[in-house]
Amino acid sequence: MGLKSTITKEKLKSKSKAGIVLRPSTPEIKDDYMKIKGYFEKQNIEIFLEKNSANMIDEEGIDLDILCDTVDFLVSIGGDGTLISVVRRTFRSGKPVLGINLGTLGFLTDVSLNELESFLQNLSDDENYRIDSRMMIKGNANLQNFFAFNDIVISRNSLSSMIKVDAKIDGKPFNSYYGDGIIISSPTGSTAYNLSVGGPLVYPLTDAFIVTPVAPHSLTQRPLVLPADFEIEFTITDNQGAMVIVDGQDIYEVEQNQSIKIQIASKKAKLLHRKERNYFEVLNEKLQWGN
Ligand SMILES: NC(=O)c1ccc[n+]([C@@H]2O[C@H](COP(=O)([O-])OP(=O)(O)OC[C@H]3O[C@@H](n4cnc5c(N)ncnc54)[C@H](O)[C@@H]3O)[C@@H](O)[C@H]2O)c1
Ligand SMILES: Nc1ncnc2c1ncn2[C@@H]1O[C@H](COP(=O)(O)OP(=O)(O)OP(=O)(O)O)[C@@H](O)[C@H]1O
Repeated sequence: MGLKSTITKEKLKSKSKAGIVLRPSTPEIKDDYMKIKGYFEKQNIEIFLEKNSANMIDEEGIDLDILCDTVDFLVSIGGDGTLISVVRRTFRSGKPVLGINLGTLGFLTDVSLNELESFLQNLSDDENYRIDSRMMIKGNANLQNFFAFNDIVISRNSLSSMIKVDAKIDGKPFNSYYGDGIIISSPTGSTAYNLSVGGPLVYPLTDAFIVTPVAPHSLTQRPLVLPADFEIEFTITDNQGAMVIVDGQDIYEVEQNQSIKIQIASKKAKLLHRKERNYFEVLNEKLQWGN
């Protein structure tokens, strides 16, 4: 499954280098970080801390771009939000990201603090890890590009009114949406906001867009799954404008008659997983799938 990577297994086996990013605004994470650092060093993995994370806990750090050039893989320490943010900021480097879960749900993060020591001990064995490639979404509005791992949400600006959006695929109109908004999700994001509003789950190694209306005022609007080689364009037709929310983390404003163009990003995000990680087991454990 998606074992292509810029790192080779040989490189991971020899003295490898890991770049660590911590959940922001939580200096109390330092105790866990020191424990994690010890686990890495015990396995002869050299670690480097990202600058903002380092400042937060009074340690030395390096800029994220330089970190990406220096290390063999990145490590996100926090919850899903931290992992999403690390992936968005680093996927273009091609370096895989390992998520260590210190958050509440930890759907995307792979390894808990309890599991980390044995995971790292086994990292030298080819059979014990996997690198999955996952689709990223590229968006453009007002000549600005942005990238999402989970989703791009086009949302109403004002609580009191609905939003009107015309949608085209490769230049041809296919729908007009009228409601609270539209979620354009990647397969990875299908278990996030898309799930909450009744959209389909799509296996995360699939390439596809999931276009799901939020509270549509219609009896006929349904979530759509579209091929990832389509270019989709959404034009805001009402005079209130709209907000474009990227992975719940960045917000852009768009005005009436402005468009948001969506396409698949040319590069994929790479996640470092435990070999035995099974999507449906994670779905069951974290979201009670099948219970
Ligand atoms: N009503 C909703 O469900 C709702 C509303 C707004 C945003 N969101 C989602 O929150 C995401 C951002 O996550 P965050 O952790 O930074 O914000 P957050 O802290 O607000 O968390 C949202 C929740 O979604 C979980 N989550 C995030 N991505 C997931 C994924 N791919 N699969 C399963 N669960 C996932 C998180 O663990 C957390 O429990 C956005 O991309 C959006 O999809 C959901
Ligand atoms: N680099 C970042 N910049 C801005 N916000 C961030 C960054 N990293 C994480 N966040 C946000 O900080 C919040 C908390 O982070 P995170 O999601 O990692 O922890 P959590 O909420 O404890 O875990 P979980 O999402 O698994 O429940 C999230 O809303 C996330 O979007």
